[in-house]
Amino acid sequence: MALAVGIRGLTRSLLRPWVRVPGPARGRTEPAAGGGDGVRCFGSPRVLVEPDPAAGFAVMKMRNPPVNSLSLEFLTELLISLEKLESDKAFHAIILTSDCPGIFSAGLDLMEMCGRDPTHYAEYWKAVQELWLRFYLSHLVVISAINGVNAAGGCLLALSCDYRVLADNPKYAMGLNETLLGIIAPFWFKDTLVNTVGHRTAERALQLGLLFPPAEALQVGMVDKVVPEDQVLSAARSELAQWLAIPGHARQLTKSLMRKPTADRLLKERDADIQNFVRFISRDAIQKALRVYLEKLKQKKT
Ligand SMILES: CCCCC/C=C\C/C=C\CC/C=C/CC(=O)SCCNC(=O)CCNC(=O)[C@H](O)C(C)(C)COP(=O)(O)OP(=O)(O)OC[C@H]1O[C@@H](n2cnc3c(N)ncnc32)[C@H](O)[C@@H]1OP(=O)(O)O
Repeated sequence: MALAVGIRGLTRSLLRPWVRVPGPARGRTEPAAGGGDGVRCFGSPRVLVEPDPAAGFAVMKMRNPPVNSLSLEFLTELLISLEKLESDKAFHAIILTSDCPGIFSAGLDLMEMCGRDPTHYAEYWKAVQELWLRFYLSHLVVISAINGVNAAGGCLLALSCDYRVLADNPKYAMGLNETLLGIIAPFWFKDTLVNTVGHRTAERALQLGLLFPPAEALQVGMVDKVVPEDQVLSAARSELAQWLAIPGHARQLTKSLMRKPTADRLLKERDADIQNFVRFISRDAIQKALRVYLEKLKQKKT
């Protein structure tokens, strides 16, 4: 099985990053995220980046409709956007949000984990690992402005941020609901949740596959602030000021000190984790459970 799938190689073959964005932003100068100083938006088909270099941050908008499910291509584009911002000294922070109304992310793309071959599962899981590692350890301040429902892998992405603002809408539940699908949140999903909400809350939430509505998400510490829906971005921007006021090297080293042990657990056994995932997801019973879940999602409409 080809475990050594290179995400960088993949990105080169799949994408032409930093094309001017298609759709509404094409060909016109968008107001920059914070300052409106005429800086152009950039991005890739599924990730829109609104930079505000004068203010030192960019808003990264996920737009993989209908539900921002984290397909291999989407993961790759998110990674490229992050790398691009990290390598530009003008940027110290990112606000991660969604461009899909009512949905932050439906989590990992079930189509990537259903009916494919082991090589694909390995490639996909390596990309999922990479996205988590890069966001979790980013030297940038990353704040998520959660403006929609946020399940499983999407929740993991938000939990990897430094601060979470959630829109106050009872429909916008978030959590690691893997057990509801008959699958298991891997140890690094679990560790990320434990680091955020503590062991007891995480244990209950993981076993029951709980999706927390905003008031509960705030109460257990899964998010840091709940605000009216139309204020999610402005609240994230206001919060940013506090983080950017701290000397960068001190904040970054402290972040690394806090997070490295958790990341190292995965880094030390990355290939074994991929093999575990491939073995687990390839099981007939798991494939059947995923098909049933997908079918239920479709039937919901009829
Ligand atoms: C002992 C050894 C252990 C080893 C362990 C090793 C590894 C661990 C193994 C596995 C871990 C794998 C981890 C997975 C984490 C995940 O992220 S799984 C994904 C979980 N996500 C969800 O449960 C959310 C599912 N979606 C929804 O609930 C709803 O779609 C929504 C987000 C609430 C939105 O609802 P809405 O009504 O607006 O939209 P629809 O439901 O109609 O959806 C539109 C369209 O999109 C499709 N879709 C939805 N979610 C996904 C998805 N996650 N992936 C792919 N496709 C999705 C849906 O089917 C619809 O499709 P259409 O009918 O064709 O239009």
